[in-house]
Amino acid sequence: MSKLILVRHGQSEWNLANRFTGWWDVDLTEKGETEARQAGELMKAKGVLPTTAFTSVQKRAIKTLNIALEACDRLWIPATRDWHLNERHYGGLTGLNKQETREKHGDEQVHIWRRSFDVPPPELEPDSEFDLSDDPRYAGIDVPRTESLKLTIERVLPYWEEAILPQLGKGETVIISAHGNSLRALVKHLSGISDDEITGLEIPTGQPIIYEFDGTQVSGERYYLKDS
Ligand SMILES: O=C(O)[C@@H](CO)OP(=O)(O)O
Repeated sequence: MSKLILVRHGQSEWNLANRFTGWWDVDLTEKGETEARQAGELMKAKGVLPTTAFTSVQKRAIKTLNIALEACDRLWIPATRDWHLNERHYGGLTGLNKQETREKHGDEQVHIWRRSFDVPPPELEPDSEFDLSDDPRYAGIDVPRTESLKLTIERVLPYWEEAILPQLGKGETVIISAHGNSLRALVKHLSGISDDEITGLEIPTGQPIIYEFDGTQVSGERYYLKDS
């Protein structure tokens, strides 16, 4: 039996400011750092100690991972950072305030952009201040101009199969520190959630979720580490 630990990064500056974030690289707030530390302390208290780690190339997830690993004395384990685990790209909504966008476009439209399975937000304009195509961390990568959850799944799952699942097959305890929607993509796959039902799934910040594995097969349903 091996374990997979999923952690959504702690509160970010734009979670607090209620702005659409996506690939924009915002930092953790103090509360976010505390949530990350508490996640690590919980792993230590429960004796669920990661042996290998994966995260995105966004600082809110990287810092959450590092703070949590430090809190459980596992800062030394191998860690891989990969853009495939990034948050879903919010396209032309990036940087906008979520409440103001609701007032402009209506609750229903904003809910569709945020939670529908396959309707992507409008594309990011090429001259946008939030364009990351020239960011060195994405050199050689076709940076998306927007992504639905469906498109996010299409880049998260191949990475999961190629890079992460084999580690579980070897018996490693794997931690993934990532984002609300890249983790929804994984949970949808691992728990067999339908395209309709996934619209209702929210992943809380800083709250470790556990899946147990028998080889490369999920064994049982996910649970929150705090409830075990
Ligand atoms: O802004 C974002 O990138 C995400 C995660 O914080 O928001 P949402 O809840 O709309 O998916």
